[in-house]
Amino acid sequence: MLRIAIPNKGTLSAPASQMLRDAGYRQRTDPKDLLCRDEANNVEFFYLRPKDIATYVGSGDLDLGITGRDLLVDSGVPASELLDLNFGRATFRWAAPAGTLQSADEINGRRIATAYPGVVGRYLTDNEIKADVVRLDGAVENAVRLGVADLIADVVETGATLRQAGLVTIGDPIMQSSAILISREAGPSGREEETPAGAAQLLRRLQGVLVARNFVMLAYDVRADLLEQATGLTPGIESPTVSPLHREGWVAVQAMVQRGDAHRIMDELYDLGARAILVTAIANCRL
Ligand SMILES: Nc1ncnc2c1ncn2[C@@H]1O[C@H](COP(=O)(O)OP(=O)(O)OP(=O)(O)O)[C@@H](O)[C@H]1O
Ligand SMILES: O=P(O)(O)OC[C@H]1O[C@H](OP(=O)(O)OP(=O)(O)O)[C@H](O)[C@@H]1O
Ligand SMILES: [Mg+2]
Repeated sequence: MLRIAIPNKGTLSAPASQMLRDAGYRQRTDPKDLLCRDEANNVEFFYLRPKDIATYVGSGDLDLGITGRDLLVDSGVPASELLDLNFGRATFRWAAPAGTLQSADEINGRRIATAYPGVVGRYLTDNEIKADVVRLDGAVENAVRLGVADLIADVVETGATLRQAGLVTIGDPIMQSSAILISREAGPSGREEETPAGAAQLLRRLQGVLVARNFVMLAYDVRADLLEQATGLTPGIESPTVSPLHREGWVAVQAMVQRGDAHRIMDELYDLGARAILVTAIANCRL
C-alpha cells in the first residue's frame, strides 16, 4: 500500500486534502483523524505536522508527502521535489523596521528571528554572512519590537502581518515557496523499480487536476478561410480539433486554452469573425 504524508493543520492542510479529493482519493472527514485508508486506491494517508513531513519521507518510512518547498529546505532532508502543486504560494523574506536596514548586505553581525533556522542558516553559509539566529515558533513579526532581534526572516503572503508590525521587506526574496509533492531522493542507481507502486499513478492524477484547474476547453465556429488565423490564437496542447460544419465553408474548432487567457482569446476570435464561442470547464484529464 502506498503511504503518503499530508499536512494535518495549517495553511496547506485543507487545499492538500481538496486536491487529493479532486484526484479521486478518499480523505478524512474528521479534521482530528491522523490516518485515512483508501482501500479502493490502495493508499494510506498519514496526517502530520507540515514541518515533520520531509523527515518521514526522507527516511523512507513514508513513500510520498505534500509539504512546502521552504519547509523541505528548512528540514535539510535530501528529498526530491516531484511536482509543484500550485497552492500555498508565498515568499520567504527578510524584514526589518522601516529605515533601519537598506539591503541584505547589512545583515552581517545582526540578530535574526525566524521559525525557519534551516533556510536562514543555509543562506548565511552560502553568502558567508555571520549573524545570530534567534529560533522562534511563530508570531515572529513581534520579535523586533520586543527587542530579541534586529530583523526577521519569515513567510510573506499578502504582507499584511509585516505592515501591522511596522516592518518592511529588505532585498530579494530568500526563496519562493509553494506546496510540493516530495519523494525520497533516488538512490545512487536512480532505478525505476525504487519508485513505490502507485506513485506514478498519483503523480499523473495530480497533474490531471492541475491541468483541469489551469485550462478550459474553447469551442467555436469559424469560416474555413480564417482557420489558420483562428488556430494561431488557439493552438491547443497537441493541435486543435477541426471538424466540418454542415454549413458550407465553415468549420468547428476545439482547443484547450489557459483559463487566464480565455476572455482575451474569445474577444480576439470574435473580432476575427468566429461565432458560437463557448468555454467549458475541464473536470479532469490525462494529457
Ligand atoms: N499566509 C501564510 N502563512 C503561513 N504559511 C504560509 C502562508 N501561505 C503559504 N504558506 C506556506 O505554508 C507552509 C507553512 O505551513 P504551517 O502549517 O507550518 O504554518 P501555518 O500555516 O502558518 O500554520 P500554524 O502557524 O498555525 O502552524 C509553508 O510552506 C509556507 O510557505
Ligand atoms: O503576509 P501575510 O498574508 O500576512 O501572511 C504571512 C504571515 O502569516 C503566517 O503567520 P500565522 O498566522 O500562521 O502565525 P504564526 O506566525 O504563529 O505561524 C506567517 O508566519 C506570517 O506571519
Ligand atoms: Mg504560521
